[in-house]
Amino acid sequence: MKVLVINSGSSSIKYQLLEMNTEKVLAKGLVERIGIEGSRIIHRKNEEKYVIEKVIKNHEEGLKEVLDLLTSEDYKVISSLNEIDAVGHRVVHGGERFSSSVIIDKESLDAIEMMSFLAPLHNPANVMGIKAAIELLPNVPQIAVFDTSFHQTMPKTSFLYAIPYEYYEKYKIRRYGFHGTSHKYVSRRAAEILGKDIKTLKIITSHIGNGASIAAVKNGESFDTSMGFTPLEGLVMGTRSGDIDPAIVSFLAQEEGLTAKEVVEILNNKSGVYGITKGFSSDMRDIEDKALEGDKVCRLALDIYEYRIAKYIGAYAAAMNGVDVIVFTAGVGENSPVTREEICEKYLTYLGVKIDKEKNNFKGLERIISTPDSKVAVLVVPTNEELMIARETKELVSTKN
Ligand SMILES: Nc1ncnc2c1ncn2[C@@H]1O[C@H](COP(=O)(O)OP(=O)(O)O)[C@@H](O)[C@H]1O
Ligand SMILES: CC(=O)OP(=O)(O)O
Ligand SMILES: [Mg+2]
Repeated sequence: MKVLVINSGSSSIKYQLLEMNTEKVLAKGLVERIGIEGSRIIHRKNEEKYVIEKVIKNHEEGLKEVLDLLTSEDYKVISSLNEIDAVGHRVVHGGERFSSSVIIDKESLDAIEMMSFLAPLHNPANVMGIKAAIELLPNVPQIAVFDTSFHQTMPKTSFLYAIPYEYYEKYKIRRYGFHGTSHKYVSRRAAEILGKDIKTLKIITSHIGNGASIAAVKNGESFDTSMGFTPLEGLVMGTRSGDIDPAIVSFLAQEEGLTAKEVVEILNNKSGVYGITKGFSSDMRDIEDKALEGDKVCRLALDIYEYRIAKYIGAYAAAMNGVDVIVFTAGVGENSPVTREEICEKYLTYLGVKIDKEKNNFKGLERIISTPDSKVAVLVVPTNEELMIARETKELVSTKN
């Protein structure tokens, strides 16, 4: 059974084509820096790696390139898209309606589209991907796997906001949490790597990419997470502010003559490290390079970015009354030794965290980076949302048949 997985992030599209009887990856890749300078596709087939530099303005253009690549003469892995048996889609917001993955039909697609205003950087791209896949592969089951599902185990103490209760009842305003597929995958892998039963562990997973969130995973279940009603809350991100005083929204609306919606758009699209650096870049590679060259504004952006992560790690150690394992993952977590080292060395030594700088000096592999005498095990685990989505897809399609 061949499954194609499409994972649209805010700045990227990741894809994998897998043979699910063996879980062999036939091809995989990444369309990155969508909508900003330097966009490109990195396509891998067997051991071969192709880098295709190309202007990719939006997710729709990116997805079209991916589908062409899979069957094109130069890079091909399959002769026709008809060889694909099912498509698994990452969908960011599932609200309270979707607590687990579904086979997509007209009604569920409408519901996902309706939730676009709650995840404006994601659900529209997810819906576009689903529609494009249905058009190209009309007779193939399409499955939606939600970022929010893993966080459905959070207790009310974690997911309720301290606003009038009726708004929860009336509008389902609550913390949903995102990146759930990733937090689930890396917490399980970390337990496996350490040879421990996840049910006995208190794990803090730090998914830091363009979008970024932290989760407290207690006994294998999500206990709390930094993103909330929408993927705007919590950490400082590429273009998102993360936590701010909500009174800033009405203040800015009044002073700048904007609607509340327009202010929230600024908090989603023009803030984060992009905003702090006056629009220099939303990409942490650019920020880190300049910061290390001595640029003061980029150094400040990196400091604020790391400080917020450290504050959440401290908060979740308190929330779980302890922490056994800290995991770094996603674009920055997997590839930036500097960010990992600065967070651990500047802020976490009080927890007994000790990292081995030599072991930390690498990119993109599974590795324990703490010293043997560190009180908390610190790991880097490259996330694999695509594999999790492919497994869910296989399971749903098999139960249906
Ligand atoms: N070597 C690196 N050093 C620092 N940041 C990196 C590195 N490689 C990738 N990143 C960052 O990872 C982010 C993209 O992460 P990713 O998880 O793919 O994002 P998303 O899924 O949210 O689109 C970008 O900000 C990029 O700068
Ligand atoms: C939810 C979210 O922010 O996802 P991503 O990091 O892929 O943009
Ligand atoms: Mg992502």
